[in-house]
Amino acid sequence: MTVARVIVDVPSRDTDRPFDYAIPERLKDWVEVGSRVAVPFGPRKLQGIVTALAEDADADVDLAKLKPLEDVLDALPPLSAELVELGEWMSRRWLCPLTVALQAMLPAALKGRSEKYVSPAAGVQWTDGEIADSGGLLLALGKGKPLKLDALLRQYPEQGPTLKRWIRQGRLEEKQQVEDKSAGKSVLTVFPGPPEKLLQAAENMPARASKQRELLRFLAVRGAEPVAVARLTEEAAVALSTVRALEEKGLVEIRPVTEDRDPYADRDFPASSPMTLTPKQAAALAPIQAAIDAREAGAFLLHGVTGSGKTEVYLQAIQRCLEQGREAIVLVPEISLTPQMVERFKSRFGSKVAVLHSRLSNGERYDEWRKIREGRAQVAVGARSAIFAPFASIGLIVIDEEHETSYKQEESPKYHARDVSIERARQHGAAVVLGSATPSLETYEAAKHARGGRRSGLGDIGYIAMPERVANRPLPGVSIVDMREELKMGNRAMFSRPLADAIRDRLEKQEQMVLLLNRRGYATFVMCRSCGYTAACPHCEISLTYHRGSANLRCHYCGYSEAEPKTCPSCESPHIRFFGTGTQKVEEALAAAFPGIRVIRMDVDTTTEKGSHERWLTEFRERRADVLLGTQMVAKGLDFPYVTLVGVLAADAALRLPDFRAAERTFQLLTQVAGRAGRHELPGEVIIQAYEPDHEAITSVQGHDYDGFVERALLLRNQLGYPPYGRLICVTFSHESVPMLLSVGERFASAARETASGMGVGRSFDGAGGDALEVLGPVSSPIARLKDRYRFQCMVKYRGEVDASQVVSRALAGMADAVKKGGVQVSVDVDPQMML
Ligand SMILES: Nc1ncnc2c1ncn2[C@@H]1O[C@H](COP(=O)(O)OP(=O)(O)OP(=O)(O)O)[C@@H](O)[C@H]1O
Ligand SMILES: [Zn+2]
Repeated sequence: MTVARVIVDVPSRDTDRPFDYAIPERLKDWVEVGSRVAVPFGPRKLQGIVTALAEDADADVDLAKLKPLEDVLDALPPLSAELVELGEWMSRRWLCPLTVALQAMLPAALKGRSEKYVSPAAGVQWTDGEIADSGGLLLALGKGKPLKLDALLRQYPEQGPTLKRWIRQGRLEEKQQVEDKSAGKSVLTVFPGPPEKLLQAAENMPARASKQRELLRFLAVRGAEPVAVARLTEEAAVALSTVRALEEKGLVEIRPVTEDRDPYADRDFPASSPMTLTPKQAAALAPIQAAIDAREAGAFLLHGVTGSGKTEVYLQAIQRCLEQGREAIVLVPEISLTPQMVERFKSRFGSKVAVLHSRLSNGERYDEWRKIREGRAQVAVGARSAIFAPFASIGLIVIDEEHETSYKQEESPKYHARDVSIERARQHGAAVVLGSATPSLETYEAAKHARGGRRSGLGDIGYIAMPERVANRPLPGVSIVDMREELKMGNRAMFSRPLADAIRDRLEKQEQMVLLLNRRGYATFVMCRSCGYTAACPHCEISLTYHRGSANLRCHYCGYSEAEPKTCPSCESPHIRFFGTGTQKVEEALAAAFPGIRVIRMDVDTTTEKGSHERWLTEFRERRADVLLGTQMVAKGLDFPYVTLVGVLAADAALRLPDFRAAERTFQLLTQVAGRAGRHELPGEVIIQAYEPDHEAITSVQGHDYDGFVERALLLRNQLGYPPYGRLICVTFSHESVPMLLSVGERFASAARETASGMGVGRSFDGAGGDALEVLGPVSSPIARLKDRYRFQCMVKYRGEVDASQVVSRALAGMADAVKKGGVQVSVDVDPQMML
């Protein structure tokens, strides 16, 4: 085994293949599939991931010509062979370079600079034989201070295997010092020498140094474990100068380290024990537990209405999985990953839980990730990328609110965590539970209509229903208000009379409300009454949104902003007006209409600060506000006992967007937000204001009629050949010049059509079934210009067994040179979720 195949971390298609390197003698015990390595690459030094070892490499490599690996960057490889294989699958599935897929699995901290140290683990006893056999290594380490791993390897090359074994056994501790940009995480730490040495030094301390002697004894009893200076001075009740004095005598070492940061360290999680399940919950749990017991890969849709108690089913399924010594991953939409959600898992499984989400600093994320990698955590709760949690033996993967669009990553690799979960489960023989009150049409169809022969992409999925809330609590009553009628009756206000009455009623009763308007800012567009000028972003084809607080106009796509105009920038008329309502304006209108009302506004603008999202929710839970007003952020997962009213303003705002999922999204959002009302003893009520009150996506919410809505929507999708019946790949080209885009787009479209017909695939989508592929476009993208680049797209639409990815990559490969020379950016989105 002398050759390692390495994927270097350069996200380009030219370097998207493994490069061979010789493994030098000193590193040969350390290189594994999944190891992160440093390699020479031309004049540069790059990071890479080992994807295969010599026996898999080409037999004809000229060993003498190979450059050697420079270093192995971690003692414990950050990826496993299984994850490398998963990366290869992702790169085929979503047409991205392999390195992009692999890098998506690594915590951000590992992408920066890091140095690794080893030291003896606390409390480990070494035998004389081991000390002698270690050829000086243990003596060097015995000084108590962590040593750099690569320095050790250079100094004691023949000790490689032993070193590795001890690290794996946990007898030596690997500490990674990771560059962490988040301030204040680096902690001054005392590294005491071996206890015997400290005790001996204490004996020899002169009498006047009694403080130092006490501290030495304290440290000797405390053990070899490093301790933060601040904590030590407090525990031992000594001054910093005393610790420094020991440092000067070489008895302890003091240096800053990036500490193991536990983001939930200051929180107490009261232990919770399993609840007695309702009969419906028990019936739902049974097949999931049976699948876990069987250790065969399988997926379930857990279709449970809002408040049906899905979380308790997840918790007890996880428990079963842990009892078998296997691990579990729970995915939750980023925004619902609130302390309340975390608490449910931490309370049940305590320190077995690692939490991964984007509001953690890089260092915190890295520490949580390491708990998983080193086997100190068995449950990973996190947002999308937690699907890559480096567990060795997964028994269960739960995806809560599986219909959420945030499970699809919008930048490369454009993967969907749901598909990844099914692939990972296949490799581990694990069960997958997709939970939702409003499952995506794709999942629902795969679950209810899995027919032989037709690939759904998700395979066959078992269907489990929980159609009722726990404790026979009713779903809330939903009424729909036709805003056109309100206008006819002379009500020009933002709140219809029924909604205004209901708000007053709740204020009187001191109950709480959730108000949803899925548009942030104050006014959504700015127009001049005199000349018709509208304010648009100079870099994007997007109108600017007025933000009152900062008195500026902003582009929600690129962040461009300009000062609020007092007169029309085009004709200087003073009749410049702000139209369209955003959450800021609602906040203002509430204050005007209901004096004294306490409102919390929660949207992207009020939650940028770390922890602010949690603070708002705590404040609301403690009933320090009457209304939680916000964008879709307020619609999901929240469980507040005093919320008895949910109001939706402009329910149909997103219905007419040029996206075939617009109705599905609207229905899901409305059903989810309606589900926030009346979840406990107090009954709930929902009032939906709309200009198109007869649209199915709205009327179906009233009847809590998921099945009806979906059956009709599926019929339509089938007619149009859209997912889940047909599938899509969206290829977007962007460039400063439109003619260039048109010609590149045309070229792609015809190349793709030719390739497909060369593969014997027909174009016709008529009739039922059969393989077909058509290329639509090039057409201007729904957002025609973004950040100064025009955008054109081609939509590849196909069904059946067509290998459309092949079609696209071959067509693109044929024109790679032209694209590169012209400076055209190409982005490929397989199974796009966002059509905008
Ligand atoms: N077996 C049970 N006995 C008593 N209460 C329960 C039981 N199971 C769940 N609950 C309670 O019912 C409420 C709703 O449960 P949960 O939040 O899990 O619903 P959900 O199905 O996840 O809803 P949503 O989809 O709206 O998030 C919670 O307050 C939970 O504590
Ligand atoms: Zn812009």
